[in-house]
Amino acid sequence: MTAARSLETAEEISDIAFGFMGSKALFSALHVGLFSILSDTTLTPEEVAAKSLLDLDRATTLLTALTSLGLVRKDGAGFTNSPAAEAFLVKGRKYDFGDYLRFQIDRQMYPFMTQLNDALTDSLDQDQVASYEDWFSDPEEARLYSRSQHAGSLGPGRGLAKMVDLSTAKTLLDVGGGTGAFSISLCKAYPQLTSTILDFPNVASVGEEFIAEEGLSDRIAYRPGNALTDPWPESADAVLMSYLFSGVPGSAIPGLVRKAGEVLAPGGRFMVHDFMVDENREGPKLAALWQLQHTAFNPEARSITSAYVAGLMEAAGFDQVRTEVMIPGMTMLVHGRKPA
Ligand SMILES: Nc1ncnc2c1ncn2[C@@H]1O[C@H](CSCC[C@H]([NH3+])C(=O)O)[C@@H](O)[C@H]1O
Repeated sequence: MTAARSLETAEEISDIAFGFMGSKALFSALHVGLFSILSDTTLTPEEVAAKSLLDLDRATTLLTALTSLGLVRKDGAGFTNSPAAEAFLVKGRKYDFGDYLRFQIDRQMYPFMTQLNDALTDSLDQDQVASYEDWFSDPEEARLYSRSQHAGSLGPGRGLAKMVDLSTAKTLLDVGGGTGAFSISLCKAYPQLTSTILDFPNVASVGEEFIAEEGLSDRIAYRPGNALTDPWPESADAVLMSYLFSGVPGSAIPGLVRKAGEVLAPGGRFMVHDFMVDENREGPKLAALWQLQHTAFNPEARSITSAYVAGLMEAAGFDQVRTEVMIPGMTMLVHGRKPA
């Protein structure tokens, strides 16, 4: 369990209050390709200006801000990447997550936070996004979000394949399956498995491209629609809900758990993966903040704990209910079995 720190000083409050400036310095640097320009080299502000869209003053100001944050480091008269920036923010590096930060976090999540005050007080304007369905009625938004999410979920999908034994399952129902990253990883790990993904139409059309690229179009199919209102397939040997609970009204979560129990075949596995905070409500910090982030565009979202999800599963008749860490400090997996 996380034990949260209790702050003592004004400086510690300032670190939080002005943290958004640091976030934006990082995103803007990615936007102008700065970490790729500095990759494996040391450049003066003049040289950075010559290789980027920045003029000398703006290059100097941005480099100074990034150096103060530790993203860039001073080397004589020049600037170079910190080891972390070199490994994770340079285009083409194996663990580069710059595009995820640029597109999903800067372009989509950051502006959503500006509507958090209204979301918390239940006073969002009609034209503000208040659900995934609203948001993804715009095909470009659905594409932008889903492509980043896909990249982020392939790894956890491979992890899930090792955490839950699906070797006897023939059919998976992936509710809110997005562009199919989890279905793809699970189908690759379990050759007998086929999957049906329930998600909105504008997400399905992006996912179909990814699934075709993986050569899995004969094993993974969409049923486009709203999982809360449209019909589900009648049966499945396994049901997955990954990041679905954070995207629906909290009041819908118990019904989703019961519905998984209804469609699952006896002996079938139910897996829930999401941002979950500890029972003591002290963290982890990123899980708690991601839940708050979801509230900004889904004001009826609920801050859930793994014990809450496990309790719902047990109440719906599941046994062998287990809780495991999926992405440390951020997400948990709760899974159970419908009794055989
Ligand atoms: N009511 C709903 N019906 C169907 N899909 C939904 C609903 N609410 C949210 N979603 C989808 O839930 C997904 C959350 S993103 C997670 C995608 C995927 N399960 C993964 O873990 O990578 C998005 O693709 C949303 O479109």
